[in-house]
Amino acid sequence: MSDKPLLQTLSRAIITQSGIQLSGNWHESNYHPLFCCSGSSSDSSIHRTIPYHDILFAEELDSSASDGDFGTREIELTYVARNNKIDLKKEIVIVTDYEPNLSQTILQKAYGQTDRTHPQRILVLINPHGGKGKALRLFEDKAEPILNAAQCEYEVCTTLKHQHATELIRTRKDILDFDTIVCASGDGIPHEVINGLYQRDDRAECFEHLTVTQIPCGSGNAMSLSCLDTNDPAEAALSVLKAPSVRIDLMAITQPSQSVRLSFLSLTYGMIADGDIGTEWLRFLGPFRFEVGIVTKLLQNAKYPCDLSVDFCAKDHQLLSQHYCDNIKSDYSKTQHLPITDQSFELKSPSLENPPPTDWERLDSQITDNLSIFYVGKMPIVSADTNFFPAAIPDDGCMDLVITDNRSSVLDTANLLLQVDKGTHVLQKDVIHSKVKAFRLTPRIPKGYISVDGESFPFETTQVEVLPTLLKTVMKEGTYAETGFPSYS
Ligand SMILES: Nc1ncnc2c1ncn2[C@@H]1O[C@H](COP(=O)(O)OP(=O)(O)OP(=O)(O)O)[C@@H](O)[C@H]1O
Repeated sequence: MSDKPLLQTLSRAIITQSGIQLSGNWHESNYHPLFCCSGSSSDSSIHRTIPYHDILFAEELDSSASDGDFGTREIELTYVARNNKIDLKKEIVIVTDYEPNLSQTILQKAYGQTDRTHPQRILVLINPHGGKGKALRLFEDKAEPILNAAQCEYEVCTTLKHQHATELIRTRKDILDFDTIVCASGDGIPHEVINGLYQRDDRAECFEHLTVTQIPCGSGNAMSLSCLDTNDPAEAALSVLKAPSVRIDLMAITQPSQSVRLSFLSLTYGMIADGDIGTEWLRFLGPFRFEVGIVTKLLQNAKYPCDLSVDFCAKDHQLLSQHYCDNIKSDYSKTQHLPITDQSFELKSPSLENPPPTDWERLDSQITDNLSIFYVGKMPIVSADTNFFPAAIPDDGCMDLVITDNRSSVLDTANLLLQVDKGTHVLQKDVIHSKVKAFRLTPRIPKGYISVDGESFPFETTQVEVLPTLLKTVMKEGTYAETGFPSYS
């Protein structure tokens, strides 16, 4: 996408409820020699409307009222047009209107859906190695022209190493001067940003004020797929500017060897972690690495014994469906939440030196001795075509848990994995699909992998609980991307 839009035409416009309605080209050849187009006749019978949600900027031109008609102005509109892809357009329109601040009124309507100020002050973090080295180019070609067209104030920082984003966000003194932190990356950078905010002394203020979102430029873009319903950096950039803010739960992870870390997406142990982190050495296979890893483990009928205590909220499928129906909303941006304070970060679970509470259920050893998949998540789409947590809800105070054990046949497990694109795997017999508030997992094998938001964590006892509505992010329609749940149940 070019940073320099476009063909300029001159049309007569009317401000309507839904957008700027244009009627043909108006005396285009003789009105303004700069923007002359072919033909000179006006055709006021041709109407088209530029919806407010497509308008990025509106500016009154100095030459307004040059025709001597009091109340007639020229407004330069910058907007996006969608064919098969997003294009930037600029157009000068002539409006007869007596409102003194017409361009401001148009901008208010254009950005009315979001509670963030316009123009937003954005900190963009780019992982140049993200998306197999394509992240920077994806951002520059597809997202940056949209931020520029909207006349946003943004600063770009490039991450130089693993954990650099955490360090940048933890130490940046002027962080509260920004409205939004945009991660032009995969899911690794949002994970690091959230943890950088968490490690700050002023974390309550930061989580209260700052919005954290993603422009999908990595290999795994779950945040954008789940919240912005796209894997396209241009579409995501538009949502960063236009879509409403929503507060979502995070997960707090306690382990013996490190201080508490936060997660926005998922934690996995067993076959999926093995297929992901355990196949780093197969990187040369590109996107097939994960599939190869999983199929290998499947054929080995691998099992991953552990001890597991769970604070269930809705244990079986029927209770979970009821929980889903009771909590699902069409637009979470309208939900009122308590402000974030220091108490918002207090953990309720016991420390790891103490046993899990007696009201947590210790899972049957038939399951835990033979466990194959253990996967908890807070967002529905964990990667393109992987609708792993179709019942995830942004702010229900619960994680979605999926467990299988290797007493199921290889065919049943293969069948389950083949259904993750549709999300119907959670209905398979022998799959435990629950809503849980907290759990403690202790691996009973000497070596293995625990993966959190796609990052490798120490392989040791891991206790997780939900920190409700801690993170402000952006959601295209005020809710997660459609998953189909529970219509197929
Ligand atoms: N300059 C850098 N050099 C090496 N690693 C980096 C750099 N910047 C960030 N990282 C690390 O790269 C990892 C992956 O980042 P990210 O999720 O953005 O990309 P991805 O393409 O989706 O991931 P992956 O490479 O795991 O498929 C993160 O752990 C992050 O800390």
